[in-house]
Amino acid sequence: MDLKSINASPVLTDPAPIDNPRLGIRSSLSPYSQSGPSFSSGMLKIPRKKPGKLDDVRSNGWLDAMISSSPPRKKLLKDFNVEVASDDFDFAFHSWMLKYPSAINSFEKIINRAKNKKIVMFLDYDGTLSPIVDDPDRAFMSDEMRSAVSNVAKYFPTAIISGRSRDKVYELVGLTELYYAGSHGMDIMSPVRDKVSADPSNCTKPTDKQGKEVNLFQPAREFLPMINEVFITLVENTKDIKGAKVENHKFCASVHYRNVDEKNWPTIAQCVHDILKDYPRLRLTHGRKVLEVRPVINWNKGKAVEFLLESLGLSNNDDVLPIYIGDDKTDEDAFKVLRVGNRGYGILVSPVPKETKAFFSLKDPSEVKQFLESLVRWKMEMHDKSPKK
Ligand SMILES: O=P(O)(O)OC[C@H]1O[C@H](O[C@H]2O[C@H](CO)[C@@H](O)[C@H](O)[C@H]2O)[C@H](O)[C@@H](O)[C@@H]1O
Repeated sequence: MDLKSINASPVLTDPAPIDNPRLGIRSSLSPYSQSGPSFSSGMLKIPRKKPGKLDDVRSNGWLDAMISSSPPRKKLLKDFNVEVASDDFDFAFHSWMLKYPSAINSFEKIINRAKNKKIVMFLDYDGTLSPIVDDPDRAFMSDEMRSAVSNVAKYFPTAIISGRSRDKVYELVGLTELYYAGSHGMDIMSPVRDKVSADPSNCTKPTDKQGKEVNLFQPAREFLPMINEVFITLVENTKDIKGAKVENHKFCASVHYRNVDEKNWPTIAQCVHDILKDYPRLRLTHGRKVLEVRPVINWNKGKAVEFLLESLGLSNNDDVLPIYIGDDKTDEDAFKVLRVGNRGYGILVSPVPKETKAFFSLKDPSEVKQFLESLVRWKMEMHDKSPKK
């Protein structure tokens, strides 16, 4: 089977992305190359490539996007077109906060809207529940955060939607009472429900770790061997770049450059670019100091939110208030879904001004914890006040 050209999924509705220098999205229209990895007698042969012309990644905007992802304070000030003085930063930050007020300071407003509604909580993992650290394998959430999330889940249906693999994020969070979506929403474990408008060929009904039947939705299932193949090639081709780290998230792969010397960023970008040329059905997205390779399908964290709401029987419902908290570009898809028709609230976690479709902001995971604890306190007080039968 030619893994690079299979095209049978009904979910593949995205047109091939057009080169977008601002977003750093590459076109998938490149012709197939003969030089990509191939299977022979069951063995994957990985041609080691010298990176192509570094001009590619400069002209297509990848490098700019890499530099501006998770920027240090000084650079962000420059991007934001303000002077590098800290007073000016404070001014810029305060102006931004007027547009995206703190969810803690706006708590009254949020709970006023939530009165007589069912809150559904969606949480991103990295940078939201755990602080950003150099080593992705050591991004642990604190016990206090775990207990805040666990308490929230006692009162509100709660889901984690992460770029990591579902198994990995479950291992990091370790709470059985939540719903989990991994690989940017391309791997969702949700309750079994008869009426979910998902393509049945992408759904299976296995049992979870507690032996309960669940619905497993994997819209990019056919890409599994391709992502695996690309992961192996990425590992091989970046192995000489000091600090580079590649992760396999099952339906997407991540190439981290946080620990790579900035002078080698063009090389790492070119490496990924060269591999992607061989896979027109994969595309690149940018995260925080990470390049992410994923299938060109019309699926993202926003779609995962819609899917989960439907699976929980809570879509098309005026009595529901979905709240999504996240820190990354990939969370913007979820913020957009909640903004449409004023359906719910997106909360961006960021200590610096950023373009966003969220409604509110929180500075860091410790504020996320504070916010979650306030929701639980509010719900408990409501419960105490409600007439006893
Ligand atoms: O959707 P998320 O749960 O936020 O996952 C997004 C990516 O998170 C991880 O990378 C980020 O966090 C690391 C640990 O703090 C940090 O070292 C890295 O620079 C960040 O990009 C994860 O490793 C990625 O694979 C996820 O896609």
